[in-house]
Amino acid sequence: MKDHSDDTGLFPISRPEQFRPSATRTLHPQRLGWQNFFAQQTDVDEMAATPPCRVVEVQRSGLRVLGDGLATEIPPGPVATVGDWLLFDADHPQRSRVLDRKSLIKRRAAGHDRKEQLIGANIDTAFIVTSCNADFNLARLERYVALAMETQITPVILLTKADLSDDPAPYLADARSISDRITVLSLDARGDEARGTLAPWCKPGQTVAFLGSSGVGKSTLTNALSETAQAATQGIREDDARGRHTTSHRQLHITGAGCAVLDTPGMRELQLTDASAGLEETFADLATLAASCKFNDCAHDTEPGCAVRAGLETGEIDSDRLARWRKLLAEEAFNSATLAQRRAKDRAFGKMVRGIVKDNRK
Ligand SMILES: Nc1nc2c(ncn2[C@@H]2O[C@H](COP(=O)(O)OP(=O)(O)OP(=O)(O)O)[C@@H](O)[C@H]2O)c(=O)[nH]1
Ligand SMILES: [Zn+2]
Repeated sequence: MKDHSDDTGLFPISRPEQFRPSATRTLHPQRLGWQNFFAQQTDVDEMAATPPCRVVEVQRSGLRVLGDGLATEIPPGPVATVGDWLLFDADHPQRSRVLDRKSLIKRRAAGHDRKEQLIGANIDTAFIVTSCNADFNLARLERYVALAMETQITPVILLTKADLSDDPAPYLADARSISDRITVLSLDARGDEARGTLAPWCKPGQTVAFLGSSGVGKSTLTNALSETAQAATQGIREDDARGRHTTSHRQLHITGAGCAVLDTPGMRELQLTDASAGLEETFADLATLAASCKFNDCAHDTEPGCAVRAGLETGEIDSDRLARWRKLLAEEAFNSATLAQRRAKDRAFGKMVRGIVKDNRK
């Protein structure tokens, strides 16, 4: 078998045979993104008995994990997603302990069952990728920013395909209007500069994720970080700016530089749940203004003493931005409420099942 564990490229994780436990390969936890936050949840003895490993892929057959001299698959059991850290229990892999998460990206899944979908865990920086063409959508960017801010992930907006645009400046200005707390950059994802541009966030031990629609250049950037072309990229139809789907599942790549990179498939629908703090931070200017309305349940409609309406009149705030904020607030409130209902239902069902099991044992 060819040895892929060289230092020059992505740590390859696409072939099943590479997931057999291997004693020859050493991959220090630091290179996989191990940080103090995780170390503080365990101790030397526990780590010796159950070494830390990181979920790099979630399959129906189980969790693919990598650790120091460890590359294996854990059968379904632990509730974990890509990026999670586990303490690997060799005797009972399914009982491997999932460590507390530093951050978690989730969304309400498409479809009517309203289940939440875990996208990735323990991410330090989220590169929110869009291109300087028809894919650019302020409302979608704001969603991603709120999602990141909710869980204390540093959002960085990347505008790709600057080389194809006559003038990327208006796109930059628009994206920068979202929040003065976040960095916005434009670049050619295929160029040599991409690596250097992203370097400040891709230091050893860090975990970064690429989020955005299909075809915007996420895999191209993943490759740029890893020097070698591993993630498959495909041409897109430039006429409608839509990408042909190339990334089909989430995967954590370990780059030669010691940074972990999560490449996600384009997400068509991104519904916010449990993200009220993230929304408040993303729209901090509006939230602050709304806090000085006369009534604290002000709907900014016809109430007297409404600071938001006053701001609109003076031109201090932008009416489109206000409309997007209100739409997201309503959506977030609705989704969080239905999710809470669902959780309560699940809990009640679990209780009922446990009751029956107990009765049967009598
Ligand atoms: N000219 C130009 N082409 C780019 C740029 N970024 C990406 N592309 C091209 O756009 C196409 C799609 O890029 P990918 O990296 O596969 O896009 P993706 O976001 O990973 O797409 P999915 O995997 O479908 O989610 C490829 O042909 C890239 O070469 C850029 O900055 N400039
Ligand atoms: Zn008001």
